[in-house]
Amino acid sequence: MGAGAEVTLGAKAAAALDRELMSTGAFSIDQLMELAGLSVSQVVYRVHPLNKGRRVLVAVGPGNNGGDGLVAARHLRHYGYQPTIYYPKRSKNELYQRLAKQLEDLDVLFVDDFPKALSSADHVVDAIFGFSFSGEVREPFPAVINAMAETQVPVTSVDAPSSWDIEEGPPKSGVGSNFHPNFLISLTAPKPLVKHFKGRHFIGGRFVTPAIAAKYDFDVPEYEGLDQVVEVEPRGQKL
Ligand SMILES: NC(=O)C1=CN([C@@H]2O[C@H](COP(=O)(O)OP(=O)(O)OC[C@H]3O[C@@H](n4cnc5c(N)ncnc54)[C@H](O)[C@@H]3O)[C@@H](O)[C@H]2O)[C@@H](O)CC1
Ligand SMILES: [K+]
Repeated sequence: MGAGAEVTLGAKAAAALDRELMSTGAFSIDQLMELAGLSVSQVVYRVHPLNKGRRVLVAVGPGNNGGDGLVAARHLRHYGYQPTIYYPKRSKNELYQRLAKQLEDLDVLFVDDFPKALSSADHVVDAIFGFSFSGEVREPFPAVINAMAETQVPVTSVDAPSSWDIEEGPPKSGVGSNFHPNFLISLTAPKPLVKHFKGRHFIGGRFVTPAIAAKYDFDVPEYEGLDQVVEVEPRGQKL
């Protein structure tokens, strides 16, 4: 990778890039979410193969980060995992309703009690908040973030550890200050918070065109074979 490899995308740039992909880039939101969720599922398969336990608990937030989690759960189900979904703030948006229906048709269980579900999970996917998170974590999510911070069950965060400030990383105190997930998949390109992340870091963004990458000043890493993800050092260089 070249010098641009260390450039991260701030929250505003990430949102602008998203809009551009869906306007001049001619992608639909469904497509982007499908690609994001597929790459999340590939990270889980890589860091937590089936023989480490099939019970994957997916914590789903109210926005597109949550949508990525719903898509990932569907792929994981087809790989042979037994996903369980915690989705307390269901969106009325038709896209999310279709994603939930697809899971129900696969007999995937939706649960209300996150701590109870966590006590019998082998792995957790944190798809609560992504780059549009800001401020103090509102109900009902503080207890969920605290549970993910305290558990011994490995956690994979989607795009950002939920509750972390996209630019500044973990909050100095309160909810999320002790949340350090084991794995992170940055979607499209890493966000500035990755400088505070100490676990294994992946990027999922194989669909990005060279022109978009050049405009937003990041490099598209080299993906291998059929992979939708590539493992990188925290600041973005390929391992
Ligand atoms: N090109 C990309 O990078 C793509 C990004 N996608 C995903 O979309 C995410 C961004 O999605 P959105 O813009 O919908 O936003 P998020 O999913 O990051 O979060 C927005 C939701 O969280 C709520 N929220 C924000 N702050 C909160 C707080 N303090 N307490 C409680 N709730 C709070 C908002 O009300 C809103 O419902 C990315 O991080 C990524 O995961 C993909 O779905 C599509 C492609
Ligand atoms: K997240």
